[in-house]
Amino acid sequence: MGSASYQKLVIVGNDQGSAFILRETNLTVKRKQDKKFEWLSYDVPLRNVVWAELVNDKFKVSFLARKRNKKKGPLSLETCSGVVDEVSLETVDRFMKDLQAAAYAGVKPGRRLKVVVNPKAGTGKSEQIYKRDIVPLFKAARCQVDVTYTTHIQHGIQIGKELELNKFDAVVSVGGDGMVYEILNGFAENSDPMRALKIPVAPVPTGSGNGLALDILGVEEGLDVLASALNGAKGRAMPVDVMSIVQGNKRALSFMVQTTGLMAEADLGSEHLRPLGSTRFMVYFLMGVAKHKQVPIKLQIKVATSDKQKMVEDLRASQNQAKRDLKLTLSKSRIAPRSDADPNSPQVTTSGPFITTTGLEHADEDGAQSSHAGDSPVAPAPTSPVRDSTISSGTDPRKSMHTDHTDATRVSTPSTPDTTPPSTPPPSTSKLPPLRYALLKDEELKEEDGWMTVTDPILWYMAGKGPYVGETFMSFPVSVPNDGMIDVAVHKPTSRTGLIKAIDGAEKGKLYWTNDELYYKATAYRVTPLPSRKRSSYVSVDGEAFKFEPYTVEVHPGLATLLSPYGYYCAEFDIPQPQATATAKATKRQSRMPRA
Ligand SMILES: Nc1ncnc2c1ncn2[C@@H]1O[C@H](COP(=O)(O)OP(=O)(O)OP(=O)(O)O)[C@@H](O)[C@H]1O
Repeated sequence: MGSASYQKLVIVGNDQGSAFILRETNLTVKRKQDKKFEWLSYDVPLRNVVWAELVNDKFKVSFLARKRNKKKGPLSLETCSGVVDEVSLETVDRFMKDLQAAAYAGVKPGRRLKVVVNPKAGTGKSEQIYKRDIVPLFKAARCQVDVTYTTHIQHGIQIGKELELNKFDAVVSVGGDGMVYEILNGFAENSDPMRALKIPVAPVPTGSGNGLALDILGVEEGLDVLASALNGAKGRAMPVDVMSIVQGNKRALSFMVQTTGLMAEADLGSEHLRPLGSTRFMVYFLMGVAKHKQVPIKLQIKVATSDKQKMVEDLRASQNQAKRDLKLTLSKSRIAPRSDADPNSPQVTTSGPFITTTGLEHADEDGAQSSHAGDSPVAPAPTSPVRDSTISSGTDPRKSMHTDHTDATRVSTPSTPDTTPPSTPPPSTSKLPPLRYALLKDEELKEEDGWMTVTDPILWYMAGKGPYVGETFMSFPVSVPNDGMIDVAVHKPTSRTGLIKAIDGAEKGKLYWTNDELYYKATAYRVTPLPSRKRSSYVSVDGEAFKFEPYTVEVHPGLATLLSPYGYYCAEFDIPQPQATATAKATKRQSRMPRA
């Protein structure tokens, strides 16, 4: 445990109070409830701090937290606000500026957002969710919003195609993965496609397929619309590989998953099960498993590696690098601790019935020090060199502390470096990257160039980027956003019980270690349906239907940009290699054996 600085601000009144403890990666907010004398305590990761400011004598901190600090349930927009007396203004102002700078480390506050809402996505509630929940959040985050409600199929393509690139910092897509697919393919048709694809996109999950939102925020918050919308307001730009799929004369961009066989049939052939919601995929899939359907295709893959253990190591290395980068960004945003001798620090002051002190503390990284572990926001008497900031509040708290969803005032904010791509890069006459493999003949895909052909019969293959295709299926557990690789998972026929057992842990990527799943990192692949009178199938590309005809897919490293609070896909793939477990158990058993 190392030592890390943190700042504490306590604002108290006769029967009110707010306390804030700002640490390296989180903010503790404690506030007295309106009518009761209990304190509510929230532990808020800095990514969920929406805004902090002092305007005139009114402070306000907005953040996302579960209502009444419950463990489960959707996040809601909470605001802690109040009025500060004159003598405390400077201290509170400084704290709010520090908090705001930490909350927006590496990101420009007040983004200009193009919001695209698909009212027909999922169960048809996108518009309602947007107006009721997301608009207040964007107001609290001081975003400038230009919203379009889509009115027809492929409207998203038109929006991406015609987007005025100078006008927006990011695009927020309120719908399912299909809307993101359309927006990216619209960017590909934009007059400046390379620049358009640099505009970061953030999905807000209101569709029936929301794999991308899960990739970005993980299972805990990935399906939470406010967490995803806040990612649109203040996530960091994360370059991602996208893929071209070429079928006949048609070229499209795919950002997530291409599949044929059982998985594609579960996606596209399960329309009649729509009333079941997202479980329809699994129901259809299990029906297919029972029938043991094979898909008649030839699969040629330009393989970079097929070593599953190495892929896991590469994943960990890339995640650790992203974590280090994020830590550096956060540490750069921190304002250096001020000394006791700082002449600008107000001293202990009394103000009517209130007490005012100010300061800064140091504590262990886990923040376990007693001053912020209890229920009371007011720290116990500090031991040197601990200092508190206990600030008086000038008005009746019952009037000033409330959840406020209305204020959209624009305020000046501390300047911070921005990782969002600049909105006015140099002019370019860009084109999509040229195709390297799609136009080659079959015989040109040579073994000596790394091409291999899967000859085993298969139930399905899936290829793409991002760990999740849905909440119940982590298809590419070792996917890395920008490694220049397509993950290709090929499933050989297996015993029905074996498959159903493996599917049982599919949400955590359990299929990955099974011997019947071949897994490759590849830069391209080609699918050729084989003539079979008995069997045809579907081809699904990010949920869109393609013909069951030959196609080639190839990767374009870092071509598109997403927003992410983390800088890596947020999936917990912690299932160890079975042999490793077996070996570890054997070693343990052995070490327990009595020695001769
Ligand atoms: N107003 C509209 N009316 C009908 N279709 C629309 C409308 N707006 C968008 N769409 C279509 O909705 C599809 C995308 O849906 P989206 O991914 O947002 O939600 P979804 O519920 O996950 O989709 P899916 O129906 O594929 O499961 C696209 O094909 C798009 O063209």
